[in-house]
Amino acid sequence: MAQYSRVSGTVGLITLQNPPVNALCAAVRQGIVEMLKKALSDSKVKSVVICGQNGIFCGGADIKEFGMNMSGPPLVQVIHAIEDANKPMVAAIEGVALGGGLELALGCHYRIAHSKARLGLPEVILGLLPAAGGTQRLPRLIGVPAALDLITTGRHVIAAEALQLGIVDQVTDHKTVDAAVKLAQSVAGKPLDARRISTYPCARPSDLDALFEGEMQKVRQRARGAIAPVACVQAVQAAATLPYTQGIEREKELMVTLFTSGQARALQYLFFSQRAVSKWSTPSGARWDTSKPGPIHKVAVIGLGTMGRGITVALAQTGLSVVAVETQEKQLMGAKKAVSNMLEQGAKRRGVAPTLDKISYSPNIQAIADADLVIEAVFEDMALKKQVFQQLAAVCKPGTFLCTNTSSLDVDQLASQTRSPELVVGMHFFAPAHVMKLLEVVYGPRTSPQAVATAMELGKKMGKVSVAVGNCQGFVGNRMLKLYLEQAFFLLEEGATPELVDRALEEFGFAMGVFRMSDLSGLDVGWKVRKGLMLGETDVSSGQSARIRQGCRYSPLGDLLCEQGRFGQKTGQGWYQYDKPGGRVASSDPWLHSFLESYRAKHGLVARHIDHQEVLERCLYAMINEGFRILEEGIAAGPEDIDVIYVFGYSWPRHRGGPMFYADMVGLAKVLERLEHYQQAHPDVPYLQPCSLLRRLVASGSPPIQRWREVIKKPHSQL
Ligand SMILES: CCCCCCC[C@H](O)CC(=O)SCCNC(=O)CCNC(=O)[C@H](O)C(C)(C)COP(=O)([O-])OP(=O)([O-])OC[C@H]1O[C@@H](n2cnc3c(N)ncnc32)[C@H](O)[C@@H]1OP(=O)([O-])[O-]
Repeated sequence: MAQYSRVSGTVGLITLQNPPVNALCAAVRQGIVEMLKKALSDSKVKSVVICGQNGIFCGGADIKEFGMNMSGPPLVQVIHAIEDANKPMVAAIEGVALGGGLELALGCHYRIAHSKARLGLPEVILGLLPAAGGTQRLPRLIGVPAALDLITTGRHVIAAEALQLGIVDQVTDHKTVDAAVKLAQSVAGKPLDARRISTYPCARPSDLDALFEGEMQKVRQRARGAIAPVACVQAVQAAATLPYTQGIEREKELMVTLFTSGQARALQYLFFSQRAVSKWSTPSGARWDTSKPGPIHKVAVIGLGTMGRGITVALAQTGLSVVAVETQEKQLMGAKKAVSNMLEQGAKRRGVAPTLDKISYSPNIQAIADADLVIEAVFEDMALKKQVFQQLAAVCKPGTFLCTNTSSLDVDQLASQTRSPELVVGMHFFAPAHVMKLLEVVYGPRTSPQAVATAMELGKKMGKVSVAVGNCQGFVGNRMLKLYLEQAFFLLEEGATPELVDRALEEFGFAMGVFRMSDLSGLDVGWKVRKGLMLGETDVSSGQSARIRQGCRYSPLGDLLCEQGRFGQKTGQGWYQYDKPGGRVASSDPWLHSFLESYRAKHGLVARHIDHQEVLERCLYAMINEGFRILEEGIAAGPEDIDVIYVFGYSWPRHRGGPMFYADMVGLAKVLERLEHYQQAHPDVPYLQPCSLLRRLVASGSPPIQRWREVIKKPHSQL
């Protein structure tokens, strides 16, 4: 797990060996201790280089070990042994030095990095803090403000920035280990006292208290209930105010609190879930490791509205050739300008050249004849999309993959418009498509494994977190969202206000409550969908109430607002009012409150007190219950898929892991009991009826989320 050799006569070389990222598991830590002893006792060795196998220095502590009984030497002690060494220790950083990996390097007396290496302390993203001395050494090395930035955001820096900040001493474009050996030779025999970072005083800016107060405020606001960023600030504060040994104690104390919190578990679950979803499988047996993606050199985008423009930008940024087709001349001109602007801005931010020349524009669909893959992004209307698919079938060369960017329409119906339904797959992007990380890849019963693999691979190239899901109304994300929204509407009918509902959800950790979010995305979007589903109109002839549609409870509140032209932020009025159309600051709207009162009076509804707990239970458990149905139907392969979709596409608070993880944390029996309670109270809302999978899980003793798949696969009769 760590290898020792002597190179160039006088340099000891310790190589970390734990593929794929040389994580610091117990065996690696033990290996370092033993190899260090060897190097220090070898009289021929005058200095030592530590490097990682296969061009990767170290990805940090082994996250898989968290939650288990820790064995082997603690990392903090391993790093102290390195720092205390009486021969110069040099870290040769290639690939990455992250978390414990960077902390290990900070324990060395010198650091040299390859120009392409990335360094960082991303523990905060896992609900932790850099607890192997990172919070104490980094501020001593680069100052409090820069250390706070890196530790509280977890962002990676490339070698050039690391050099500028003073994290590394040298950057090389050549073979890192060779350069490190040279450096080690050049510093052999030199005094080391001034190279031990733990002995440095921490530079204290004069306005230290104000600095930490400001930082704490900023971090709390950004964290939305996550505790790790706050603990990170507290740990750095300890570095700035306490001697090193006391600072280390404080770091440990804070880490223990984080370690045992549900938040760290949630964030680590998410880390592995994000990686697990790329290893997709479908109920028909198609799998990521047996399905080869088709070669894609040229991609066409049809329709350059908001979504088409974002998709075009995201594609051009991958370096692929893109043909962007928009039949309306005026829209095409506007799109060209908008896409170029977005590409230029993005390139400026990333410090690269814009890839404008990757795109050719055309008003003519014939221009896509030689594309390898087409993404249709026309208006969300089945008749129109069918027409486009018929055209695609006629124009495209044989074998072209045909993708539709739809948020809820039936992918199979579109596939049936072509001669090769096996090449049709849904690619549900989220707006703005060049920014949002999530991509739902939707396969139908006839979609070939190769088409799924190709869309997943393209998503990866575009920097998306892609999740393969089955075809159904709304797929995974919007199917669950519909119930969340509906419950929020019902709560208004029963006496809540948009402010109360939003506050409960924002305190839970959502960046925006459901009503503020719906104002931002536009109330008319859902209105059009509901009309398409024939839910937006009452069947007066049947004598039914406006609050019953298709035999179930329905709230027409959203429709009524739209009928008044209140589409949300864009019109300056929605569930809230705004200073102007397009304004961003929401304020409470007295009109809306009196509208709700007269609505309740008209329908004989008596407002009652509703508390935050009911808001959370009604909105979240309804959605979670649907998640169980989705699992039972095989639309999502596992709970991880649903959780990744919600975190990356719907701003579910990361530190709560996702809706299904949250259900596991709350306890499945409790979720079941509350659903039964609400179902009894609202018998006209059939979807509150607990899903049979949830019942089966509870009957099986509520296994942890990692074992749900075993119960999902088990036929009902075996229980
Ligand atoms: C009181 C207690 C004291 C404790 C002391 C704490 C010390 C310290 O402060 C805590 C830490 O370091 S916390 C850690 C801080 N470090 C981080 O947060 C870094 C986390 N890692 C990353 O950001 C990315 O993986 C890399 C950028 C390293 C590589 O990206 P890429 O090239 O796109 O590759 P990829 O697809 O991402 O990963 C490939 C495979 O490696 C796996 N794996 C990866 N890292 C792992 C780890 N540390 N561990 C285990 N496994 C790890 C990954 O699951 C995947 O496995 P699969 O089975 O094949 O699916």
